[in-house]
Amino acid sequence: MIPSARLQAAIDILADLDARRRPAAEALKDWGAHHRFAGSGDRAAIAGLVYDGLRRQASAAWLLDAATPRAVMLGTLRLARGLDAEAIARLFDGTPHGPAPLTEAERARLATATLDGAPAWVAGDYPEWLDARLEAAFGDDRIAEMLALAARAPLDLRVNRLRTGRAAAKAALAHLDAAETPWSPDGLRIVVPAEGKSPAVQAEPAFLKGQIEIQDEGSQLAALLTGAKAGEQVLDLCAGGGGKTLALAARMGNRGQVFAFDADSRRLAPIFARLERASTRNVQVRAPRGTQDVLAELAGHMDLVVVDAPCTGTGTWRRNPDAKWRLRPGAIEQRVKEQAELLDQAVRFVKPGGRIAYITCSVLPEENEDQIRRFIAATPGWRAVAPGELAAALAKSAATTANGAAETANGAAATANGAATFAEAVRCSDVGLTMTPLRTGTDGFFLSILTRSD
Ligand SMILES: C[S@@+](CC[C@H](N)C(=O)[O-])C[C@H]1O[C@@H](n2cnc3c(N)ncnc32)[C@H](O)[C@@H]1O
Repeated sequence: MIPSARLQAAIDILADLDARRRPAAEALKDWGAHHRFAGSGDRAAIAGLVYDGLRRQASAAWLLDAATPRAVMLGTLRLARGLDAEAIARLFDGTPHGPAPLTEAERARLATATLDGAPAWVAGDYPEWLDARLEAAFGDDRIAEMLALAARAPLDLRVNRLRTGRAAAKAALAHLDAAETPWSPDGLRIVVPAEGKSPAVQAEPAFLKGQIEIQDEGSQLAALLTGAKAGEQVLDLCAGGGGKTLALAARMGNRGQVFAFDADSRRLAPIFARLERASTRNVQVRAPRGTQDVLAELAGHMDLVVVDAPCTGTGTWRRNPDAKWRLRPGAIEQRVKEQAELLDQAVRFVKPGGRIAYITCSVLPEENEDQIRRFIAATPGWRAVAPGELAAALAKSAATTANGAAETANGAAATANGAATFAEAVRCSDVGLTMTPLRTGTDGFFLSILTRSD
């Protein structure tokens, strides 16, 4: 397909999303099924345009002073792709199957309009109704934070130390330009170009041999910062497909025990193949069985309970930009209720002196700090570990692999905000720490470690 035909396809898909309010992946799949002539390169390029359009939906519409899919695509080419009015006019040239030529008004706005004077939610590209919450979380930094969350995410991998080391995995992926991530001692990063296809990592020999997993660096760090150690008894109460479970088991060097549970057995299903591929031997999967309490005998015996809670996923908007426009206030309320119930449930499994690691991939205070403060106020004997201590501990724990071999902690790497250490980069409150694309170059994650003193 010629570039202008790809643009028209992206505009059509944005119109479909507007009309049917469905996930972008579903609309793209449907489009592909009805346009079989489009090759894989075309589909990847069209998907890239659609996702960039969703990332910059509000600011692109502001720039063109119109909220139509065509206006959003025009604004996106300016804002996300850095094209000037002349370059855009060459794409919108009226060729068959492409969009109609630019109007004079469109050309003028593309040449002169700016985001000066735009409200924060427009400049930062997020729903207007979330502004008060994001202001509470980030204050005046919210535009920069949200713009970083509107950028394209890299592809992060976690090297599985049960199967190989980071240097060897990096060498195996040299043809993909894999580089070390700044903070996680197990992380590799591949930058995905705007127009390019994501590399087929799942077809790589290193993946098939269980040497690497796809996992954002923030998720790797959340698992690492739980402090799970070889020999411990760990319950992963919301294991889902096992992203954190696998990282915990590898970190523990296959020693001790991880019990992986999820209320939804369909979400848990992929974990079996992943555990096998990773050569994990210290994980017991506890799938739900009707009304039976499959975790009963774990009560009071766990060193660590990980609550990787169901959340709004606002921290993953780089990867799911359509989700931000589909989020509704009722969904926040529902997630907050579920999280509170899970935290309360987690308590029964923790042994004296044990801990709970509460994790979300959200940046909203209600799901993070507010949730922890409610828990502490309502649950005598529990307190939050000072987040600064956790962040500072990262360099130390990162320097030692599960099998005791020393590796340089890459704490001196520069990040998006220029911080030299993780403790400087991450945002710490009284009860937890928050990673964000702006601060740590990761997806948005919140972590709080709760300990019981009785
Ligand atoms: C953020 S996801 C977990 C992701 C997973 N830990 C990973 O790293 O891949 C949250 C999970 O919580 C599960 N969940 C929701 N309510 C639950 C409950 N009451 N008990 C256990 N799991 C629950 C959901 O099914 C979902 O899989």
